Amino acid sequence: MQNTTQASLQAHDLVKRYGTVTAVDGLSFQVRPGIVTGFLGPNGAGKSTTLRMFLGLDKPTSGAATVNGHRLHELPHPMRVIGAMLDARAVHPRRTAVDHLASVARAGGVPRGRVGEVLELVGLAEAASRPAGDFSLGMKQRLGIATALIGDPGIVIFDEPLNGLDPEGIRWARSLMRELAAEGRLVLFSSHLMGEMQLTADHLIVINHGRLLADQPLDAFIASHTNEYVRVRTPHADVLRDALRRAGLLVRADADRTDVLIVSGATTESVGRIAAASGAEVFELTLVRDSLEDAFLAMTTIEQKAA
Ligand SMILES: Nc1ncnc2c1ncn2[C@@H]1O[C@H](COP(=O)(O)OP(=O)(O)OP(=O)(O)O)[C@@H](O)[C@H]1O
Repeated sequence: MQNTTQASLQAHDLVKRYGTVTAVDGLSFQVRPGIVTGFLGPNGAGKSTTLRMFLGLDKPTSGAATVNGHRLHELPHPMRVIGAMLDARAVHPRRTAVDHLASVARAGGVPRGRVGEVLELVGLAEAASRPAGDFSLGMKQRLGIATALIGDPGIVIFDEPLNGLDPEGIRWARSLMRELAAEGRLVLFSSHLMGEMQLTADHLIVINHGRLLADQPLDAFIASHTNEYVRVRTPHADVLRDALRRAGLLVRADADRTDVLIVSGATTESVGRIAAASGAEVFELTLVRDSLEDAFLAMTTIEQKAA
């Protein structure tokens, strides 16, 4: 493997316009090696465009996307530095997996022996002589990942790598990304699904409308973007609401039910004690945490309204 200690991807005030459409709008961030970084944003947020600029497939309108401090075309052996899977379907349908990988290896100056290794690594050794056109989408994803890894690069980029994979394939792709990061490589993968990110990424870069919304460790993102509250069902909502408010707690009625109160900044124990002291009967008492998917949707919707 290439030296990964210096591996970095950096976006410097990156802008990409297609005619009147601004796909990427002043993005700056740095991706580090040794961890899995998730690139998250709703459809059309500008993820693929950003990844294409790192790979030299699209030219920035302004700013720069650098790989180890250089633009890709300045690197002498790019395939040994960075590997990517952007569109798994982009394989000639009549070409076999082994022929496809051999031609990529040849073009990148990579020894032919590496073909067998990557086929083994992605679990396609048995299907190596079949034309890629006969592959399921999941198998095409595996072939795309093999192609990305052929040069044994220190940096790997996967655009929506879990699309089309069955549950076993998703588990496999997740553990592969984690292994690649554990080996010290830089791993950046995009998705529009928060749930996928939550299970795989250590760090998140979140964008919408081509702009940066968050660049932080997953744990910090979860802590700062999900709400926790106590939901309490009671036939004495008025009595309990007054008692909770007297205790300094923030209480609101549930949007749909008059017998349900939503209490922020409290524990179930404190709400239970206040209810007992006030004489209000409690039929249900639950600690609820918004899902990260909800938080992400709320975040991108707020951003959309502000835009
Ligand atoms: N070649 C192009 N010509 C014109 N507009 C483009 C081109 N490529 C992307 N766009 C536009 O730029 C915006 C960002 O697209 P991009 O594909 O980068 O988003 P994305 O976050 O990858 O979305 P998805 O998850 O749907 O792939 C979209 O409005 C898209 O229509």
